Amino acid sequence: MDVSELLDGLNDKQREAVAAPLSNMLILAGAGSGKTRVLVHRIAWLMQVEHASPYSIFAVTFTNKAAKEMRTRVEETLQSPVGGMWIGTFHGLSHRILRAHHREANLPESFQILDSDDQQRMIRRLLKAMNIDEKKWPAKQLSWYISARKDEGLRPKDIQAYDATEQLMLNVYTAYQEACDRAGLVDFAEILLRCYELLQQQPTLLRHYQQRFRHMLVDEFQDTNSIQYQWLRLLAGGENNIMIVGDDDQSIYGWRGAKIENIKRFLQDFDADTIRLEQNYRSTATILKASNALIQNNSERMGKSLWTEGNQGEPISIYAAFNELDEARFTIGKIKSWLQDGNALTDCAILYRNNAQSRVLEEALLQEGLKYRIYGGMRFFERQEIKDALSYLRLISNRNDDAAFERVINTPARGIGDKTLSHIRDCARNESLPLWYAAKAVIEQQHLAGRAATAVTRFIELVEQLDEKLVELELAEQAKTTIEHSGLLAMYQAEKGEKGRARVENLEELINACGQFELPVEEEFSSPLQGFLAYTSLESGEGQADEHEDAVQMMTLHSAKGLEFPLVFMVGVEEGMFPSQQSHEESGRLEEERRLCYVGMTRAMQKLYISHAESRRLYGQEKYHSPSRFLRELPEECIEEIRIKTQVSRPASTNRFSASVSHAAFEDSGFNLSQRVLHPKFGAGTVLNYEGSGAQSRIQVNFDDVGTKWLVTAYARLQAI
Ligand SMILES: Nc1ncnc2c1ncn2[C@@H]1O[C@H](COP(=O)(O)OP(=O)(O)OP(=O)(O)O)[C@@H](O)[C@H]1O
Ligand SMILES: [Mg+2]
Repeated sequence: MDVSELLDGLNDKQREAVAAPLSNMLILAGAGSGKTRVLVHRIAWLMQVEHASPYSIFAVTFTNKAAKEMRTRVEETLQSPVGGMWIGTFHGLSHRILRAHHREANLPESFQILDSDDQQRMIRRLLKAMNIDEKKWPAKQLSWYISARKDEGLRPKDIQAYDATEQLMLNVYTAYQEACDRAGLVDFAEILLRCYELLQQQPTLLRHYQQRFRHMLVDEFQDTNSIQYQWLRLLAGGENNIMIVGDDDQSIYGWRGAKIENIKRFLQDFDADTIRLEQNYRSTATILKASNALIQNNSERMGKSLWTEGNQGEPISIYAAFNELDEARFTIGKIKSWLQDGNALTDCAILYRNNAQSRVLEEALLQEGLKYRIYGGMRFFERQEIKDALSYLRLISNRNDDAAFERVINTPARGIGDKTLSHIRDCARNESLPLWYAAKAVIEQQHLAGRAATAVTRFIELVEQLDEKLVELELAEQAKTTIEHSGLLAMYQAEKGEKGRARVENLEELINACGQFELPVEEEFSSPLQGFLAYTSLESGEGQADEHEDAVQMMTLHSAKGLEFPLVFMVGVEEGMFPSQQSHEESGRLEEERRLCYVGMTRAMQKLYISHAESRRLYGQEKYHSPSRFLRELPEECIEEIRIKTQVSRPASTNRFSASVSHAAFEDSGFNLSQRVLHPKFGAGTVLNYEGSGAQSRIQVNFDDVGTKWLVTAYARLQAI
C-alpha cells in the first residue's frame, strides 16, 4: 500500500500524530475526534513506513471486543494479516505473559483464574478456619479490600495496618494469598500485580520484552489505575516508544480505582509531547454543542474544544414520560418508526445507568417482536442473583427440580459442603429419587454427621416454611418473602461496592417484575407463580439476538465507551438515578456522573433522545423523580421537549398501582368501566381500568383474544362498540 493512502482520510492534526517521528506521545482529545482511528493508522504507519514487525507492536484496549475490532481495522488498512501483534486488554496481555513464564512467576503450569464468586467462596472458607464471624466481616467486603490493595500494587508486607479493623483484613489478605499460591490460583487483580512483579524481579525478562515491544500504544488511557500505570511504565522504560490516547472528560471508572492524574504523570514520566485533535467527525453540530456545554460544568478539566463541519442535525429530543412503562413504550415506538424508515436496528442503542433498568425495555421489545442484544452484560433473568431467587421459587413450587436444589442448597452458605452433597447425590442415584427427597431420606437414615445433618434439616425446614407462608400471598409478596427469608437479600447486601449494590437492586427489581406480571389468559397455570416461572425460563432462553443478527443494542452507559451509533436513547435521566443517589455522598462522584453523561451523549451520531420519567418503579419501589440537573445544563436551542398533546388536562392521579380509580377519571377517557371497545389490532375487549390524566392517561382493556393490556389512551384508537 502507498504511504499516502495511510494518511488519506485524516486531518492535519491526525496526520501529524500518525506520522510523528518515533517518540513518546499523548493524544489528548474529546469524544469522536478520531483518537481510536489515529491509533489504528499509527500501527499501520509503523509497519509500513518504520518497517516495524508485527511482533514489536503492543496495543492495549479497554475490552476484548475493541481489541478484535482494532486488529481487523489494521488488517483492512494494511491488507495483510498481523498475527504476531500483541493486542488486548491489560488483563489479557498480562495473563499471556504469565502463561509464558509461569515458572518464573512461581505459578504451576496449569494455574487457574479465580472469578469473583470463587474468590468469595475461598474467603468464606478461610474465615471459618480463622474463626472470624462472617456476619461481621462479609467475604465480599474482604475481597474488595484485597483487590483494591492489589490494584495499588500492595502486598500484605507493604501495608501498615491503621487499626484493629485493618489488621484483621490484612490477616485475611495474608491467609488468602497463601491459599491461592498453594492452590495455583490467581484472581483478576493478581494477574496484573503478579505480572508486574515478574517483570520487576526478572531483569532479563523485562529487557527481553522492552526490546521486543518497541512500539506501545494505549487507548482509553484516562481509565488506567495505579498498577496498570506502573506496569506500563516498567514495560515502556527502555528503548521503546509509547503513544497513549485519552480524554480526561471521559474518565468514568474512578470508583474502580482509575486515576485521571495518570495523564499528567505520563507527561512528566515519559517526557511526552501532546497532540490535540479538535475536529469531531461523529456527531451533528447540535449534539456536539450540547455535550460541550454539559461538560463545561466540571472543574479541573484539561481543556479541549471540539468543532465539527457536520450539519446542524435535529435537536435533541427530551421526553418527559409518565412512568417507566411509558418511557419504554415511547422508546420502542421511535425504534419502530426508525425501522420503518428503512434503517437497521443495529444502528440504534439504548443506554441506561443501571443494569436493572433493562428489564422493562426488554419486555417492551419482546412484546413487539424486536430483536435486541445486551452488550457487556447479562439479560435480566440470567443474572446470578435473579437465578438464585428464581431457584428458591422453583424449588418451593416443585420439589423435583434438581437444578434449583443444587443451586440453593448452600446459597447463602449454610455449612453444607461437597461431602454432604455427594451423600445426597449418591442416595438420589441409588434410590432413583429427586435430590430433595434424597436429602430427606439421608437425614432419616441418619447417614450424616451431626453438623451436616442439622444444616440439611434447617434447609429443608426453610423451604417447607416458605412454601406454607407463600400460600396466602400475592406473587410480588411471594417473591419478596422468599428473597428475604432465604437469606439471599442479606447475603447480597453484605457485598460491598457497585456490584453488590447492583445485585440487591436487581433482586428488588425482580419483586417489581412479579408485581407487574400479568398471567396470560390463553394458558392455564395452577398458580400465578407457576405462570411467572414458566415465563422467566422462556424469557431467558429466547430473544437474545445472535451476533450477526440485526438487533437493538442495549447497554449501560459505562459499556458504551468508545462506541458510536446513529440513533441513541438515553433513558432514566432523572435526579437520583442519573446522577445516582450515591454520587451526592462522595466528593468527585458528581463530576464523574457528568462525565458519564458526556460519554453517553457523544455516542450519538445523528439523533439523540433523552427521557426521564415522573414516576419510576424500580427496585420494588415507586419513586417520583425530577428531571436530571444535567438536562438543565443543555443549551435551550439544542433541545426540543416532546409532549403528547391532547385537549384534556386535569390534575394527575399518578399512581399507576392505586387500586381505586375515580369515576371522573374514567369519564375523561370517554369510556366507562366494563364498556366494550374495539382496537384496530387487538380486536374487541372490555375496559377494566384507567389511570393518569390528559396526555399521560392510559386505559386497561381485557381483549377477548390477546388478554389484558394497558394502552396510552391518546394512541389507542379505541372505538366504542
Ligand atoms: N479524518 C476523518 N475523516 C472522516 N471520519 C473520521 C476522521 N477521523 C475520525 N473519523 C470518524 O469519526 C468517528 C469517531 O472516531 P473515533 O472512534 O476514532 O473517535 P474517538 O476519539 O476514539 O472517540 P471516543 O472518545 O468516543 O473513543 C469514527 O466513525 C471515525 O471513523
Ligand atoms: Mg475511541
